[in-house]
Amino acid sequence: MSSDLLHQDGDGSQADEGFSLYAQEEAVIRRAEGMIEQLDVVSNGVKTLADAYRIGYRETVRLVRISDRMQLELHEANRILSAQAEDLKQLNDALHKEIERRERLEHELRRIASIDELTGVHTRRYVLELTEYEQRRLMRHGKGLIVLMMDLDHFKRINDQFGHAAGDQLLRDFGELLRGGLRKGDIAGRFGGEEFLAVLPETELDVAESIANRLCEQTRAFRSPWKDGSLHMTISIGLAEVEGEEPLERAISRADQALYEAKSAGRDRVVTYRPASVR
Ligand SMILES: Nc1nc2c(ncn2[C@@H]2O[C@H](COP(=O)(O)OP(=O)(O)OP(=O)(O)O)[C@@H](O)[C@H]2O)c(=O)[nH]1
Repeated sequence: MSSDLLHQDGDGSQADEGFSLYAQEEAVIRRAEGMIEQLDVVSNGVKTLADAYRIGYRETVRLVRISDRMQLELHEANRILSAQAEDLKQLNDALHKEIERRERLEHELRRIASIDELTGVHTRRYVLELTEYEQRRLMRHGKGLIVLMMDLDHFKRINDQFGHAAGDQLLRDFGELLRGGLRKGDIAGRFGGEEFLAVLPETELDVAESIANRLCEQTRAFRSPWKDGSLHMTISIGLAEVEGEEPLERAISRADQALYEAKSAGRDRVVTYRPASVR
């Protein structure tokens, strides 16, 4: 107890002193109790904070675990996606190769379908296809189209006398003569057997006649080495002009008619179909 508490004025009694001390002690106790209450409040607050912190911490740990798991899953998903991307790339490469292979095959098939293997000139179907295209193009410009039907003379005799291989050789030779004898832009093909067809776009009839005559002469003059000697051949040619939009078959049929006339007249010649008469 402090000396201030013991100091009293001269008229104070013992009872007053006792009361005062008691009151002082009461006050101190009350203050102490008040402080304890406040400490309790603070302690409760700290406890609440600690509880909240614990809950928050647990939540954080839970979230961190979830995040770790998600990262692992993402990593795994990424790995799977990378593997799939690699598979797709390989598939894509394989597809590209397959497309290229098919394009090459298609090109080769088109070439086989368009070129006659033995003679090197176009096939009948391809000549007709090309001619129909030319016909449509030239109609727009009002220009002419000439058809030549050609047939090697007495070809059966060549086969019979020298054998099929000799016949084949002459067919090959004629294919070459035909290709060499026509201009760029002309269409030449094998119509079948020993029969050939040529189509000359943007050509006048008399120009076509002189081209046909020159081909006839070249064929007559040609010699194909065979064993110890040589083979020779002649060709008959029928000519006709395609009339406007008419189906090509009609012009072919007129050229065929002229060819028949050439054969009948002794072969090794050119006959032109002219409207109203064949001469
Ligand atoms: N070597 C060979 N012969 C063929 C081929 N295609 C058709 N021939 C032959 O060509 C001959 C054609 O004979 P024909 O139609 O009687 O005509 P041709 O003997 O030429 O008589 P003309 O046309 O009247 O001058 C037949 O003997 C066929 O076998 C072929 O690819 N190779």
